[in-house]
Amino acid sequence: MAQAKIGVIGGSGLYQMDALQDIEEVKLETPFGDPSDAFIIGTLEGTRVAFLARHGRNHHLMPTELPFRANIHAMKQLGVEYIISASAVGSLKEQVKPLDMVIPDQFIDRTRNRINTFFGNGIVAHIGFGDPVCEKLGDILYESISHLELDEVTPHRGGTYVCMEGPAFSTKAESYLYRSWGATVVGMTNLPEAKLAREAEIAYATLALVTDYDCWHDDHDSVTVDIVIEYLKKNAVNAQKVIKEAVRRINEKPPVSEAHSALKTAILTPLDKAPTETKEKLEVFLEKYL
Ligand SMILES: CSC[C@H]1O[C@H](OP(=O)(O)O)[C@H](O)[C@@H]1O
Ligand SMILES: Nc1ncnc2[nH]cnc12
Repeated sequence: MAQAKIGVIGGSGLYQMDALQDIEEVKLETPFGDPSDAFIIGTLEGTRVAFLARHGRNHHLMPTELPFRANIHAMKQLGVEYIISASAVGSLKEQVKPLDMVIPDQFIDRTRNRINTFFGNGIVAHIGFGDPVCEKLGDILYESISHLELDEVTPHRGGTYVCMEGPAFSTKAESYLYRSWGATVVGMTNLPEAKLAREAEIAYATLALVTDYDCWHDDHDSVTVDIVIEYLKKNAVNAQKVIKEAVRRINEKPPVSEAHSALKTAILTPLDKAPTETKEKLEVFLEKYL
């Protein structure tokens, strides 16, 4: 079975990673259905990296339709310990401009239609999620962006990512509300992914790539897919440079993340009393606790 230490989830605009070498395409099955697409596993900076196009390589899945559980389960099967999530976002702050990159450290959940736990069916677990992003991985991403000094790109460390349901973009009232909460960016995908990654004991951090000012800004047109696409191409090129540098840094000194032991204090159900079927379904996460 193919293995990779680092996973990359590419969002809108990032459907492949050009720098991967010795690639193999791996289709994985999971107890939670099929992942968004086949994984492309290749070598980057001397380490195996598993790339997954979040919406599929032809962008055929809406945020609500994304098989988040299958994607994260498959990452775990591959032995992934770190996930870098590259995602397009709208800015909720004047000083965060299109082409900038944000490494959020908080999320607000405005989704309604997502399943964001692997647990249930006889096994109850409550993971800690006060700090939903791996701080060390976030630092590596921020340092990588800063080190590269990319044209027209200002890095922002910290900030709150509002995860909305979509697929329609926000109303102005919603956009003003998120701004009044002090949130930094808005997107539609990262919160369920971050929760499931934490349950899977995988360190997770978001590389948020700004494409627009949503619909709150008087001097900028309200977001449309055309506006987003205008920035996606440049963002995708920049994101690949950042990911390459971050992979080099992770490989040089793999950070020990609190996420790697998140289940240690989270499972309430005595596993010797739990249904065998559920234990089997969750084996890839639970094996070290059985
Ligand atoms: C194409 S604009 C809206 C779309 O883009 C973002 O996707 P991702 O997070 O996968 O980069 C946003 O969350 C929406 O899904
Ligand atoms: N303004 C926005 N709202 C939600 N998701 C986005 N992705 C990119 N821009 C966005």
